[in-house]
Amino acid sequence: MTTIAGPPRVTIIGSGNVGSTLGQRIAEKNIADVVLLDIEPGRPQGLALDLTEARGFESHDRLIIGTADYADTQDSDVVVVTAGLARKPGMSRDDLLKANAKIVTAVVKDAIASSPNAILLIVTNPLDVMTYLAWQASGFSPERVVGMAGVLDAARFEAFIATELKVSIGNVHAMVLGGHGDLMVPLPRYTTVSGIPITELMDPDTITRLVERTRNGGAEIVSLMRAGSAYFAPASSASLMVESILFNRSRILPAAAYLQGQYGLSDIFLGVPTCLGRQGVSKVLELDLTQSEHQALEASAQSVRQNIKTAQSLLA
Ligand SMILES: NC(=O)C1=CN([C@@H]2O[C@H](COP(=O)(O)OP(=O)(O)OC[C@H]3O[C@@H](n4cnc5c(N)ncnc54)[C@H](O)[C@@H]3O)[C@@H](O)[C@H]2O)C=CC1
Ligand SMILES: O=C([O-])CC(=O)C(=O)O
Repeated sequence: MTTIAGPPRVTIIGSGNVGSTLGQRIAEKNIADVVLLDIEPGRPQGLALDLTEARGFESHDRLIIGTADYADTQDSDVVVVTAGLARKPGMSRDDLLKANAKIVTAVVKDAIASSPNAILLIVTNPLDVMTYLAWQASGFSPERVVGMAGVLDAARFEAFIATELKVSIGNVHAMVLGGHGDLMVPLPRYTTVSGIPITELMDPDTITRLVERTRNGGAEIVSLMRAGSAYFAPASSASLMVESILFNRSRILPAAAYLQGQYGLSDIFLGVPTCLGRQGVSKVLELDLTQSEHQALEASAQSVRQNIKTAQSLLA
């Protein structure tokens, strides 16, 4: 007897701002059925019902479930972790380390018990450290665990460049490496407008200004919103990654991946260009870096490594 595989299913742990918007994106783009899971009583159920009632307008038939019970997440193809605290004005992402380390470790264990074959996509901050902890908690091979940040940071850089040059965002392709923090490494030499490096289109001061704004992109929104952090662009970024995984698109996307010697770094999750498909991270691409670009990446890695150590001792 042949069995027919069911529709692809994505579980999103944490139905706050990012999780609920991501659920909406995935269902309304007809990418997969969605399970929203949260510990806040009634919230995921209410959101799922609300999204289900919008199906007629949005022209899709995706199943959307809201739950607090991991049994309802059974056999998900992708599990996205957005559970945890978001920062407030004046905080850095690293200030979330203690609270979120415990949450991420616990939810990953519960999630993979129901979905042992899933690809894990981590969103919770501080991103690179949480991705490392999620990988450790899962026991998965490293290519099945990936963190979302580089796509978002590159999208911000692209938006600022498109606005500055008054060109279509569709023509702009940016590359940002490193940890998702103040030491991230936007790469102007690898950032192009229709194939032309931005170093040929803008003066150095303008590029520096846009690089700094990109590094500060999350904090800029936190200080404007006063409560909570960005979620529309983060949800779009995670949705693109989910799509590349589920449809085996093999898109080249900057993401937090496990390094085993690439860029001279090992045993760390850090933002690098990845090839993302049905098996997760099928490849890490190594760019030729100048000495100063390499030093910047090293400094970012150093800070992530230090925070991994801190998180591990907090959890021990
Ligand atoms: N990687 C990135 O580029 C980005 C990361 N983030 C991070 O994503 C996380 C979520 O952000 P928001 O959705 O804005 O926060 P939020 O506060 O709106 O939502 C978080 C949700 O997690 C839930 N939660 C907490 N503990 C849980 C548990 N044990 N099990 C299930 N659910 C649990 C809460 O009830 C809440 O609904 C934050 O850590 C934030 O910093 C946000 C934007 C971009
Ligand atoms: O800034 C934050 O805390 C949320 C985040 O990571 C971002 O928007 O880049």
